[in-house]
Amino acid sequence: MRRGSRKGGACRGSRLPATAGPAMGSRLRLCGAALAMAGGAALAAWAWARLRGRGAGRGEPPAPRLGPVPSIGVAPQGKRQGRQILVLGLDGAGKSSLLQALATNQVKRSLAPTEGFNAVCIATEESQMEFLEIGGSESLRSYWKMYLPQVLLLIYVVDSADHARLPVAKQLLHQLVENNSTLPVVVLAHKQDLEGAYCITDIHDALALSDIGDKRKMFLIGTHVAEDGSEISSSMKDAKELIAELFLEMQ
Ligand SMILES: Nc1nc2c(ncn2[C@@H]2O[C@H](COP(=O)(O)OP(=O)(O)OP(=O)(O)O)[C@@H](O)[C@H]2O)c(=O)[nH]1
Ligand SMILES: [Mg+2]
Repeated sequence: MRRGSRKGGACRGSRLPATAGPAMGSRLRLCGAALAMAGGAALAAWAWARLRGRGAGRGEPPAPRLGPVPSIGVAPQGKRQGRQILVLGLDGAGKSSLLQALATNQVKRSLAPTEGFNAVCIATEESQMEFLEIGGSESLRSYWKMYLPQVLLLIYVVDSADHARLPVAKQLLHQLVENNSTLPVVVLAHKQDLEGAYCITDIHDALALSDIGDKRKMFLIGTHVAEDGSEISSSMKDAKELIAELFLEMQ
């Protein structure tokens, strides 16, 4: 892809500015340059319950036997016709907070874990992107793989300061994509504001991203949502624009 300055970013201790690190691997792009986002974003969020006609709100427990997400992106006869962007990552990684910030361009951190699904639609001038977050708690991870065949793009969020669980995050990511060699993946090395957060070069190594396959498009971006009420950072804008471009390419 065309974008993304590849500034020679050294990995300096605990904090990573929203600039890119060195290129790593032929298909991996590290993005960080500030980019203007065209068009306004409109938020329309539905919780899983709403998709099932039970009203809005998040935090509904999953149905005991969970079927495919209805009404959007269900592919008949196994064909990939979905238009969704799947957002996965361990519990607490920051998926809901990220989605909220991407949708509103304002920081508002999530307070409650997603106990099922969280569907968010973000409209730009060029497209309407449908994001589907599945909660990251252990009980929900078995559902993650079910949705892969019907998505255009996987966004995988990691808490860059949660060093202890990076091996689990890595294992789950590798399991997710092992049978899908072309699905584009955007890894968000989130919570870059925290002391002790690994920089993107460390995240790249910790997740062994170079082993994920060289056929797919893969990107790694450092992100954070800092102060409630503030405008989103340039790295978040980069992430949003990159996702929008990938989404358009995958149509
Ligand atoms: N310091 C810091 N905290 C963050 C950031 N993003 C989210 N958080 C906090 O991290 C916690 C978890 O955030 P969520 O967005 O709920 O995480 P999640 O990945 O959706 O978690 P599940 O829904 O349980 O899978 C919340 O307390 C957020 O306020 C960030 O960029 N920096
Ligand atoms: Mg969540």
